[in-house]
Amino acid sequence: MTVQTTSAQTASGRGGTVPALVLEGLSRHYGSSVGVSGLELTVPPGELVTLIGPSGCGKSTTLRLVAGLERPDEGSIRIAGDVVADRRRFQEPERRRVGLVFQDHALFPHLTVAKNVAFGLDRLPRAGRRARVGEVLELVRLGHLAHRYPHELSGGEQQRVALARALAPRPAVVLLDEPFSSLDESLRAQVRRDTVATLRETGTTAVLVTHDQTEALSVGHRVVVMHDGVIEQSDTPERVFEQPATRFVASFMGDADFLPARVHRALLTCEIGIVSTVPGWADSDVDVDVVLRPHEVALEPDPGSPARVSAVEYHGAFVLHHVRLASGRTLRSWQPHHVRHPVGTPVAVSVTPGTTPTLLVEDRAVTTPPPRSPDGTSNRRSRMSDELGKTFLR
Ligand SMILES: Nc1ncnc2c1ncn2[C@@H]1O[C@H](COP(=O)(O)OP(=O)(O)OP(=O)(O)O)[C@@H](O)[C@H]1O
Repeated sequence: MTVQTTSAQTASGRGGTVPALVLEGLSRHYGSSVGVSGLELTVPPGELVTLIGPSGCGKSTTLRLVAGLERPDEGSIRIAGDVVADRRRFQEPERRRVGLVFQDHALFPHLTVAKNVAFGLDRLPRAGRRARVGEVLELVRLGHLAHRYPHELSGGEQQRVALARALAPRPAVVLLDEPFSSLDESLRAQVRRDTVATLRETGTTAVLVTHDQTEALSVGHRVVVMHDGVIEQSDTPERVFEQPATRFVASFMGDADFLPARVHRALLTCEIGIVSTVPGWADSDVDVDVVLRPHEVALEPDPGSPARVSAVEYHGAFVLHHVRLASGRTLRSWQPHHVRHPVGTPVAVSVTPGTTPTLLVEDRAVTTPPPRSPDGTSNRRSRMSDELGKTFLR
């Protein structure tokens, strides 16, 4: 295969590792509504970042700002070391070293595959352009379809042309806005695998927007979770799922249930009993919420238990059991395919061994005990007084 000059090499070739993309204090408002607010993000060369969050959280605004389709109100954007937007400067989209791949592929219908891919290469001499088009079409395994028109291609092939077109000018960053969402389920996984393989093979720095939690976790070197225009957490997929920074991230990235709990002398207890030990919390007496994911919750039929199976959902390989606890709160538990506890079965509920659950104080995850109260006797926060405090402070 032809050796590519990758964006990673280009960006880092100027001595050390110049980040491919840096956002600093980036904000964009639309009248009184927040598009994005105070974004801070540094993407090293070659990294594939997935951007996820609920509808309206600012994902597309972020991409549009980086692409130059919007101007920031505040903050700056650097691409491969060059400031492309700040308070004084604004570089037009066509001058930014950014490639774009949209959900609908946005190919020119009247141009062949080769001409679509050549579109952004007008600064190259004709021979160089032809060679580069051939190179990127080979990369996405579409060399044999160079003379077809977009309507003569499948959805997956169109998506590969869009990727080839974005990669052709050797951008410093490729932005992909829900690139697989218009493909049907069966095609999506294959096109996603091919796209990610191409991005990795070429060392391309990419920011991929997705609505799909599994996609965000499985594709990205890093996952950026957004909410209401701000970044809630930017971390490895494992940490985003296993050590969510906030209540929102815990509930948005996968299924999660929350139970009021207490850490007393390093022992975490809640309605279902002892959950785990919490090393380093030996002197603590703190009310927290514990985050429990369905794969961490074990069930055992137990006629003496007040907890009852309240619903059973068959998912094929696994069966999701909903359990109503004595308090009326609900926990969910994944069970293997062959396990079905009928609705109404009394069950003992426990946490699977080895689980280190996330603890929340208010809406933030805590890993160290909160400070002790001023009299030095306890760091216990009474839920009742907190609730009253909130009521009176409103
Ligand atoms: N041109 C605009 N005029 C006014 N408000 C806008 C405009 N563009 C975006 N917004 C607002 O900015 C916020 C962020 O929008 P954005 O499109 O970035 O969200 P998103 O996370 O991409 O959503 P989705 O997943 O639905 O595409 C939303 O509240 C949206 O209503």
